[in-house]
Amino acid sequence: MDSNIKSVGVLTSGGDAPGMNAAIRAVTRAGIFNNMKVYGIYRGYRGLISDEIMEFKTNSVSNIIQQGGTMLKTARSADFMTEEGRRIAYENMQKHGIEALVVIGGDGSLTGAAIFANEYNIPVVGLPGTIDNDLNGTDTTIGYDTALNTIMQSMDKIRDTATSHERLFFIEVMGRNCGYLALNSAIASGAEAAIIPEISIEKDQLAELIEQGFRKSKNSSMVLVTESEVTGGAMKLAERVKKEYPQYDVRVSILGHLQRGGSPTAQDRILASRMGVAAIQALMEYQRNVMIGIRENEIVYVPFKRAIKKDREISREMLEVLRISSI
Ligand SMILES: Nc1ncnc2c1ncn2[C@@H]1O[C@H](COP(=O)(O)OP(=O)(O)OP(=O)(O)O)[C@@H](O)[C@H]1O
Ligand SMILES: O=P(O)(O)OC[C@H]1O[C@](O)(CO)[C@@H](O)[C@@H]1O
Ligand SMILES: [Mg+2]
Repeated sequence: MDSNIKSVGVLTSGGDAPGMNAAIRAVTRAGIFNNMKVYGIYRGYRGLISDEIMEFKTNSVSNIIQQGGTMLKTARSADFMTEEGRRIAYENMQKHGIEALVVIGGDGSLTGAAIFANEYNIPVVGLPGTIDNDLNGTDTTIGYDTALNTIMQSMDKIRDTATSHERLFFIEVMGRNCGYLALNSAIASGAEAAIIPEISIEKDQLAELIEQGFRKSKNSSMVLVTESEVTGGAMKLAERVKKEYPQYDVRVSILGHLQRGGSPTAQDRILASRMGVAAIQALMEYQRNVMIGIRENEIVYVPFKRAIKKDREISREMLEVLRISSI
């Protein structure tokens, strides 16, 4: 199948995620391989508006696959949320002769992509680039596996001191309103529990955990908490424990931005490379307004509308694995 697209722009937007560089590299090289001109757009939508655009050759993306962060830089752009901002962005695309876009980012970035694509009838393909794993229609997102491994390594270290002092630790992780990072890193690190937004809205997880007796047969407890107003975050939970259950020696650790850094895992590099090549393939197949996803190890196309729907369900099976394996 041949495409009539002769030039494509690539940008990263929202929070950076390990593997974004591998994705930029794959998009660039797949575009060039298929006789397209490829343009790197710096600083996400902000750079599209301020015209920070440069033509890429194959060596523009050399030696980046192993690096965390994004060589294109990233930003959160309030201007792109306005019609005026998007008009300027479109004019800049026209100025450079950019016919299509590959947007690498999270749910917000893909929401912006969908609006922009509809407004100006531009072919846009999205790649799920976020540590949060909060997009629908894909088993995983670029950066999620690396973040999970980083959290797991941090947990292993915290466990040493938690055990020595026989303490109860709340460890807060990122994810916004999505509990996947907390749940899976709890399983991977042998934590006692995960307090996540999807379950916190159903019941008081802290009270339930205390009632079950955190430390019946253990000399320390580690509880993962998703940063979120719904869970209250680790600090608030610790305050509650101090007041309501003073028998516990409680400590808090907020992992913060260290979760977003670091060299991507093999899994993230491979995922990002596959998705990057698939993005160009999708454009050549006349796909429009889709995110590239992965389901059962197969590349799939997910309409933006579905990908960004805020109803991703948490895996009940994984919740059960954590519950059973932490008794
Ligand atoms: N409704 C919208 N209309 C236009 N642009 C949007 C919209 N929502 C988000 N964007 C654009 O996408 C950018 C990134 O969104 P956001 O900050 O939600 O991060 P994200 O892509 O979800 O990534 P992450 O959650 O991993 O940090 C915003 O700063 C804005 O420029
Ligand atoms: O780095 P910033 O802009 O403070 O954003 C932090 C947010 O970005 C993410 O790391 C990715 O969406 C979230 O988990 C977190 O809430
Ligand atoms: Mg997001």
